[in-house]
Parts: sequence; C-alpha cells; structure tokens
Amino acid sequence: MCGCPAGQRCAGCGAAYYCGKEHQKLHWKQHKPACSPIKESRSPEMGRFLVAARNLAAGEVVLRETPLVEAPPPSTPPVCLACYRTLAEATAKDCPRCGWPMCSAECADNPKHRPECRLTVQKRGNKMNIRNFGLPHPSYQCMATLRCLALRDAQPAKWRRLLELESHCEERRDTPRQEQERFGVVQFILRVFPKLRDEDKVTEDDILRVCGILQVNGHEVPLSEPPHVAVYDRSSLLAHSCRANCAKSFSSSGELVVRTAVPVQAGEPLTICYTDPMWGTAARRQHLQETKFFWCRCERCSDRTELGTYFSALTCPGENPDCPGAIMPDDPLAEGGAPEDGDPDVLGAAQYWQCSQCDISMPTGSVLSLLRRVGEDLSELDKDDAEACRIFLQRYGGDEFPLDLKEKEEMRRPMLSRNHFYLTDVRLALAQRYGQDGGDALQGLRQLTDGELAHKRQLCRDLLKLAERLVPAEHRMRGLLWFELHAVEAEASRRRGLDQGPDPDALRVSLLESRRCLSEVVNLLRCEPPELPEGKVLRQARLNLQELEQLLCALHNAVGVAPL
Ligand SMILES: C[S@@+](CC[C@H](N)C(=O)[O-])C[C@H]1O[C@@H](n2cnc3c(N)ncnc32)[C@H](O)[C@@H]1O
Repeated sequence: MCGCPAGQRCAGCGAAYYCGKEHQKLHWKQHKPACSPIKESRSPEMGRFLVAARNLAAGEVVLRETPLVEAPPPSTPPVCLACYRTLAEATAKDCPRCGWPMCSAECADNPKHRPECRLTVQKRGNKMNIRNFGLPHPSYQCMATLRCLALRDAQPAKWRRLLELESHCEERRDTPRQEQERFGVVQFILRVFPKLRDEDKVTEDDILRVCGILQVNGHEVPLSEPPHVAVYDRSSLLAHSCRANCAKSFSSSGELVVRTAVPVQAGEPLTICYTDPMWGTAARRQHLQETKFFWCRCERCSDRTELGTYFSALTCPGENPDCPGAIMPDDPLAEGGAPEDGDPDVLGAAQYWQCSQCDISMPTGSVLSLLRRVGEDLSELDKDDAEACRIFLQRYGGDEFPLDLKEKEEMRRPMLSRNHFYLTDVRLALAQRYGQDGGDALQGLRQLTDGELAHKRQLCRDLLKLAERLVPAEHRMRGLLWFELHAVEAEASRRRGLDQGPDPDALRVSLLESRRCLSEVVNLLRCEPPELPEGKVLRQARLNLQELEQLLCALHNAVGVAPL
C-alpha cells in the first residue's frame, strides 16, 4: 500500500505483506479474491490439481462447498427424490406435476426435485409411472445424469463448470461400464425424454460424457440411507494419494468439508484417497486404473515396504526359520498383481517377490495363489465370532494373545507380515467386536475377561500406530479407535479400583490417559455431522470429556494432586 518495509503477513494465504493492520485492512477488498489456502496447478501426468498456497498446519479447513449436482445412487429401489428415503408402495405419493413417486407433498415441492420434475413436464409430455417398489428400479440409474443435463438450461454457469471436469471419454470407450450405461442410461434418457434429442439436440456422446464426469468425480455421500451421490466443483481438483494429506467429511446440509490431516508445505499437492486405503498396493492400483484411469505412483505405492509398515508383505518362507526378512514384489509399480485379479500362472512367469534379507524369491503367481487362499478364508470368516478371528490371526499372523484359545492351533511360522492388510482387517473387526455383547457399551465392556480387555487395548494401540503412519487422513477410523481405547482405559481403571481399593495417584494417571484419548476423538471427529455414527461418537466423547474434567476437579479438591 505504501512501499514501507512490511513485517506483517496475511494469515489467510501468507503471501501478502503489510506495514501494519491499517493498510492490511484497507487492502482487504482487493486481496480477498486471491487470498486462499489453496491454488490450482497443472501437470501433464495429473491434469489440474490443487496445491497449498502457503504452509498449512494439520487440521486447517481448506475447502467447504455445496455440490454442483446430487442424486440418488444408480442402483436403488424407488427412493424419494428429495430426501432419498426408500419408498414403500403403500405410502409413496406421486408428484402431482411429473408423477415421480415422493415420500410427501413437502418433498415434492423441495427444490432438489425440480430438475427431473421440469424435464419430465417439458421433455416427456406425460407423467412417469413408477411401480415395482422394493427392488432396484432401472429408472433411477439415469437420475444423476438427468440432473446434470437439467443444468444446461436452468443453471448454465454450473453446467459450464461441470463440463470442465475430467470425463476420461477416450479411456472409457468400449469398457463394460460404458456399454452398460449406453443401454441403461443413454437409451433410457433418449427414449423417455425424446424432446431432449429432438429439440435440444442432446446426443449419445453428450450423455456418455456426463456419465464419465460422474464416474471420475462422483462422491458417495453417507448422509442418507441409502447413501446418495454428489459432484463438487473445486474439490474435484483434489488429486489422489494412497497416503492422503487431507481428510474429507460432509456437513448435515451436504457440504463437502476438506481439511489437512498432516502439515502440508506450500506448493505441495493437496490429496484425498480415491480408493480404499486399507487395501494392499496391488488391489488399490488396479482399482484406480479401472475406475479413475491412472496407475498410481504415490509415495506409498512406490515404496515396497509401504512406508515401513510391510502392509502387503509376506514373511520369508525360506529354510532359515529365523530370517527376519519380508517377501515383497521386486517392482511394486508393476501393473496387475492383486490377489483377486489376473491369472496367477501368467503373472507368475513375469515377476518375482524377493526377501528383503536373504536370497529367497517367489514367482508372483505363487504369492498370489497363497494370498488368494487366505483371502477366501477371510471371506468365510464370521467376524462376529471373536474366537474365530483370534484363530485367523494366530494361523496367518502368528499373533499371541493375553488369553487362551479354546481351540488350540499348532504354532506355525506366520505367513503374513505383522501389519498385513488381511490381518489388519480382522484386527479392526475384533477391536470393535470386543465389548459389543450386553445391553449397552458399558455392560458389554464389563462382561469382557481381563485377557479380552487387554487384547482390545493392544489391538487399538497397534492399529492406531499403523493408521497414523499409513493413513493419517482416515479420521473416522482413527477417531473411533481412540474412542474404543478410552472405553478400555475407563473399564481397566474401574477394575483396578475394585481390586486394589482407591488410589488417587493411579486414578489421576488413568483419568489423564482417558482425557488424552477423548481429546484425540474430538479433534479427529469434529467435522462429523450428528446424524452419522461418528457424529454420535463425537457427541458422547464431548460429554465424557466434560465429566472427566469435573472428576479431575473433584480429585484435585479432595487430595490436591490433579492438574487443572
Ligand atoms: C477427480 S479428477 C481430478 C482433476 C483432474 N486432474 C482434472 O484435471 O480435472 C481425477 C483424475 O485426475 C487424475 N489424477 C488424480 N490424481 C492422480 C494421481 N495421483 N496420479 C495421476 N493422475 C491423477 C486422473 O486422471 C484422475 O482420473
């Protein structure tokens, strides 16, 4: 503003400097459009993507936006087109204008239903007649596409923004999914809404392009039952990483909220995970290729140890039973190699998995056959049966427990690496399974044996350590595990009190530990809306935290030891 030395920096973007508050205030109107924690970048490999405009701390909200389009999921029985609740034939009410069934007159008047209502009146000429409730209905397969097409006339600025999004039309050509859409979406729309073709000149390619945009940029929104789908504008530019640095949540009104999960340096891409980060490398990469049309080369995929976690590795099967090595693919970026995909015999000829410590190697095909067998065993496992889970963990991971197994397994050399994704899957289920019997969570935990309680604690701690390293942006999973751990600490402390009588020092230590766990829950889940299970856990954690503070206060007043 004045050319004087400027020591004060804009806290929003960190890129503008001022001599003082006064000139910063005067400049705000001009600076505001440029002041954002994110900016757009582009590369030949990734297309457009967002980067941090300045150094960002963990937990900063970088994006919050309402959807460009939202719609029911493609495969669904008839649902209300405003609230997405499943409809029953006896209670559904046809919209008086267009005939689409809705749950109430209020929902029929809801602006969310306007796009298809208008298109049905203007481009079809007669009302819809949906029957056959209770089974997936083909008419809903086209709804997201129809709502996108409705933007053309009604909201041309949004339509233009939608068309700027990636559709991968070329890569989708002749894929089974596109062939299915050609029949189930394109032909349906052109037949049911003929004036779209005859008057508006909408072509098959136009519709397929919209299908591509929905496939590449769509998010599943868990706020309704069944979950619906939505496409966002700016958030669509977030690139993918299997170790994402941003976490996404949805607000009650359907806004997408993106915040950093770890500190992010200025210029670094902001990333979310497009696939299931709890799958192994080969399966994640295969899924990304099939659904988003790129082979991921992120830091996690490129590192065969998956950041030191050995998440996809096997233990060394060589003659030396003490070899501490892990068997991993020679080239983790080789295409294919998920246990569920490909022909093990064909893949096996081309690639090898190698021990990290000795010269043992295995053809990829043999590794995949082994893994496929474990995968089949896992798919048959009843995860509600704690004993069956423990046997699985002992059989394939060599896990030892602070409790006896009823069915003793002969101890063999474990086949899977300590953190292998199959073992992690079962440990996650078991950590939550412990304590679910009984009327409520409190009763459930009280019914656990000391050994089971200790095992639950060990599982939560191990899983949290792994998640922090491998998937820091999995806020929901981490938050729920911290909540489980807090419950274990509370129960353990109650048992200690019963066994050993009141001990203010031990009580203070365990209250402080519980407070630490609950603070983590609140921090991780603070963007979760109250209607989701995680939002309910957040509410409970906040209540428990308040009670804890009161307890710590009471303890301080009674014996003067607790920090306040
Ligand atoms: C939701 S869009 C992201 C925005 C897109 N880059 C654009 O220019 O519109 C997803 C697409 O971006 C590209 N992409 C995202 N993350 C990537 C990554 N880590 N490596 C390579 N391509 C990536 C892929 O083409 C993917 O299908």
